[in-house]
Amino acid sequence: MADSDNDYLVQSPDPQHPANLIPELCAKFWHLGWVTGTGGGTSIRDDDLVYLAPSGVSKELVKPADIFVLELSKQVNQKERIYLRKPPVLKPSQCTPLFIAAFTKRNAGCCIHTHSQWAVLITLLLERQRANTKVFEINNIEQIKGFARGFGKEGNLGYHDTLRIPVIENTPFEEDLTDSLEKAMEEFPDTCAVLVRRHGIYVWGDTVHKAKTQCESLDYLFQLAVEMHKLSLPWLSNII
Ligand SMILES: CSC[C@@H](O)[C@@H](O)C(=O)COP(=O)(O)O
Ligand SMILES: [Zn+2]
Repeated sequence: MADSDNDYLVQSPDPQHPANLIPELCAKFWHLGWVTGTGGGTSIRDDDLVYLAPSGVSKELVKPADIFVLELSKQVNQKERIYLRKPPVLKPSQCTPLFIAAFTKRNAGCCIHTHSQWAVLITLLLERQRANTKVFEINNIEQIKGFARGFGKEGNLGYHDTLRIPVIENTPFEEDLTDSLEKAMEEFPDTCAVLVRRHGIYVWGDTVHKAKTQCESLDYLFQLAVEMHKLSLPWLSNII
């Protein structure tokens, strides 16, 4: 079957259809400075179908017709991915194996990758301040209540809970981040995100809404944490 036979997979009048949502979200994220200069991206899983943006394109200009589709359960080899729908000329996002890790290891419904400068700055501060610390930690900030308690757990974190986001080291090729991302997920089973040193962040959630709001809350906290650092205010406090 020719790939073009499956164009119907990305054609829908429903604005909530993944092929319509990915371009809309990427355009919004571009305005936040999260996916500028082709970096970053978003992928959505609907049951067994995974929708992906193309690689190396202006993410804010992606159209539904540019979207790749694959079946999660049919993937046997990372090197030879089988696509159900593949637009001509374009290549799938280099972030594909990392998005797939969020879908398979955490049953996520959406995964967002940003090159947010706040996320990058946090990894730089951690690198300089505490060379061996591979985790960003913050507590006693209201926005922490915006995060799911953890994988397979009910409810959200509380105000006094400590939010912990692991940091992995960057690699020259995006796909080579996959092993360390998966290891960080095992070490921090409740995390909804992994920071990538000098690069950005991967954030996931059960739904598109949860991935988006957690990504927004993280960006808010990273910006706040950078400002707190400038004022010599600690990210962890003992308020009870
Ligand atoms: C500015 S290039 C950035 C890429 O190498 C990568 O880090 C990235 O986030 C986007 O990869 P892409 O393959 O375009 O989806
Ligand atoms: Zn990237």
